[in-house]
Amino acid sequence: MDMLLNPLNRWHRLRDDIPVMPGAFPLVGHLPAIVCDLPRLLRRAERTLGSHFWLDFGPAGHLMTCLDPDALALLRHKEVSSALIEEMAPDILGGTLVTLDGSAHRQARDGIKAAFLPRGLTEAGIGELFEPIIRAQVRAWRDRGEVAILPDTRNLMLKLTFSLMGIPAQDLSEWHRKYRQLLHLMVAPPIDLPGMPLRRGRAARDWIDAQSRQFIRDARARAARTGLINDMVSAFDRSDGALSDDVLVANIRLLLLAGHETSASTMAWMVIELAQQPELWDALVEEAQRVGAVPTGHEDLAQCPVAEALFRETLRMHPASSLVPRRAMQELQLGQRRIPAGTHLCIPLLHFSTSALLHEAPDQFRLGRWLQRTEPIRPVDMLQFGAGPHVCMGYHLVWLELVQFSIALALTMQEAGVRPRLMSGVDNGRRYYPTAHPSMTIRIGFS
Ligand code: HEM
Repeated sequence: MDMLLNPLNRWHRLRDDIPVMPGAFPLVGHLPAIVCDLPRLLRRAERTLGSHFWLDFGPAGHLMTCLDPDALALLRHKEVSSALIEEMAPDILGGTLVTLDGSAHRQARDGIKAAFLPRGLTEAGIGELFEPIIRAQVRAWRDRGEVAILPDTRNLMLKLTFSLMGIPAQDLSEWHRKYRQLLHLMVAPPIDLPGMPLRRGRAARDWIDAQSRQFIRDARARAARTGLINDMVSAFDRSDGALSDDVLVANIRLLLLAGHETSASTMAWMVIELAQQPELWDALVEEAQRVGAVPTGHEDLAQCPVAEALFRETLRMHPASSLVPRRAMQELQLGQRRIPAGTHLCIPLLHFSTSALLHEAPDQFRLGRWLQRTEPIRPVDMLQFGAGPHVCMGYHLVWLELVQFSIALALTMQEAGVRPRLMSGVDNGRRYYPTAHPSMTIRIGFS
């Protein structure tokens, strides 16, 4: 099938001397192709227009997309702002640190980042907290014999995220409901009427924010609550005090959102790759049997190089955050072009993650590129998590939980004498934006 581009829009136009990709539809622009077929869209644009071109993101307007590796430097550039993210998703990301710049960003991030570093995670006992939840989920898969992998990994990630936050078990179903309504804000049409997704999504956001305020009060009153919120509140209160609780509340909402779909998508792709490549599964099982138990601390992760390589190579091939938006605050040089101040920019992480300029044989899934390396991981090796001041705060957490998951899966299925098998095709139904993920309908059997 050809790409979802408008056949009636064939004109070659320029904006600021940079070509606009033809094929945009009225209102939604190139969004259908961005969502369903981003790699092919980028390849076609590069072939026909070169390394710099405009893509039309419908309601969010035109973003100048750059495939020159210089674009990665934008993530660290002082004259490039993240405020555009708030304009693209005001209801859901407004006030969160991913939208802030400079000292406001630094202050908010410094207030909470310690809890997400290996030491903070170890002190809060996060590995021990996750292990039984992951074990129970993979045992349930073994008993069911077949699962729709993405809905199931989303479910597992939600359980892990809620336990991280210390949400009491009796409140989980209400949180699930509100969380689903909150997610609808990502795609809600701008119609603020009773019963419409926008109205319900905003109400869910206000409910979640009110619960977070209560958590913060409980944490300060030293009520018996576990999870990262306690640690975040005390670190926040120790920081220089200029920040209001609104910052903390908005960022608790960000943490609920940022880690869920991205990690669930990566987890689902890991299982799909294991099901497609028997030798990969065998290598993982061998490692799991050698370590004999699910690791719980960061210091144990070095014992699991195969699981770590699986996590890194899966993310390289299937980066969950495909595009990062920014705004140029001043005129910039980008590759061979001058970019005017005020330009909206798109940094296509997906393109660089699978680019021959950065990786040998980029289309091949090779654990060896991680297992045989002798030098430490460089920023470009983890560009799927962004870079610079906004680099993902959940990196150490997701590394821990995905290695735990791989080892738990291998141990559980091996004990039962079964392995993952792909029960349906993987090519149809993939999505690339706002979060990239495999098709919702892919089924994995364990037999
Ligand atoms: C595979 C999983 C994940 C991927 C691929 C991923 C990717 C990213 C990327 C690309 C950014 C940078 C956005 C930008 O520069 O505009 C980011 C930021 C962020 N991520 Fe993640 N993420 C993942 C998991 C998580 C988890 C588990 C959490 C926490 C629970 C988390 C929390 C955050 C936060 C708080 C930020 C904003 C940091 C800042 O603006 O300073 N992420 N993530």
